[in-house]
This record gives sequence, structure tokens and C-alpha cells, in this order.
Amino acid sequence: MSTTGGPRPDRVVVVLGTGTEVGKTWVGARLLEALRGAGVAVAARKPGQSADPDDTSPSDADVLAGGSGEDPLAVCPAHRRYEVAMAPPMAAAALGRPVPSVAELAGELTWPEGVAVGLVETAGGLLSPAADDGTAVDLARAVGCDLAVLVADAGLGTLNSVRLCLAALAGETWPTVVVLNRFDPDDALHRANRDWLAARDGVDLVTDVPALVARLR
Ligand SMILES: C[C@H](N)[C@H](N)CCCCCC(=O)O
Repeated sequence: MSTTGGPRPDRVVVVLGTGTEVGKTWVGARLLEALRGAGVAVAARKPGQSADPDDTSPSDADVLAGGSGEDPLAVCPAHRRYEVAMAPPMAAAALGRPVPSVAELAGELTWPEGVAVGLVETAGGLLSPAADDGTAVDLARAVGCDLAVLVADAGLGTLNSVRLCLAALAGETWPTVVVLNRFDPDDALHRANRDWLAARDGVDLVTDVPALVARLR
């Protein structure tokens, strides 16, 4: 159940990560691009973003906006951007700015009419604070997640991080697709990780964006 008002996308896809810097934004932007290229109406939202002020690379909202074809300020409004490399609510507090609640972030989310896939990207990992009173998972619930995309690294350590995240998501109503990002088919460990998670744990898993797009069809 979403706490947001106004038009709602046919499907809300929330991009979660096993941790920070696993490539959530890259996967989200490529997904938006591919769907848009196939004629699907998309929109992206980043309810809060934080970054090192010395980082000159495009912000997450800029990258997502490139994928969805929107104004970056529609993806993440100026008052939810924090130039401190901390979890967004922690960054807000460090800057002496208001720290939102999960309900406030979800309530701020507006969608254009006629969106088929609305993508919401969270910040950091699954249990990183998203607001004063909740994590990325709490935010996913509040925005009415229909499908979670859990982005993980393909390499060493991913078995543990994916299993921890899926355990944390066990009570949720939505299905979760795991993306093993930066997957190299020539890497024996990457292949072994994929096979172990899929065969032993029955994880719904993909290793590239085209396969993820196919899941959304
Ligand atoms: C600055 C960084 N790139 C992200 N935007 C924020 C990551 C927050 C992680 C918080 C944590 O789980 O410890």
C-alpha cells in the first residue's frame, strides 16, 4: 500500500542494494533506458541522495534522469540532495537540515500520468537509514513496492550479502529479483556464485539488464 497521492505507476519497481557502490544507479538507468526504448512509459525517483562534495561525477538523480528522460530535479528535488558522503538522513542532520520521516519521503513522491514503470532508487544498502525512522526497506514498503530489484556485486562476498538481504526481505509481500552486477561470464567465481544462489537457494537471479527487462515484460 502506497502512502503517495496522485497518479500511481502501473508498477513501482524499487532498486535496493546489498550495500553502497554496488551499481544500483547504473542498473536502474540501463533498465529505464531499455524500457523507454521499447516504448514503455517510465519515470524515476530518488527520494534522497548524498555524495561526497569533491565527487565531480554526475549525481545519481542525473544518471537516472538520463535513463528516464526527465528533469533531474523531478527525480530528486533540491531539498533532498546532500553534499556529504553519509546516509541521507545522517547527512541532513550533519548539515543542520530537516531530517525527513519515511512517510514524508513517500508523501513527496509524485508521478506523471500514465507511467507504466515507476522506478524508485534507494540510497546505500538494504538496511541503510533512508529517513529518521526507517531503512531503505521501510521506504520501499511506504512507496508501494510491487517488485524489488536487489543489486549485488558478482564477486567474492556476494553469497553472504545476498543471503543476508533476502533474509531481511523474507516477510515482504513483493517478489525480489537479484541482479549480479558486473558479472563476467569468463570469471569462474562469478559463474559459481550465480549457480550456487540459483540452484541451492532458488534465488530469482539475472546477470544482465536485458534479462531484467524480460522479467518486467
Ligand atoms: C555517499 C554514498 N555514495 C551513498 N550515497 C550513501 C551511502 C550510505 C550508506 C550508509 C550505511 O549503510 O552505512
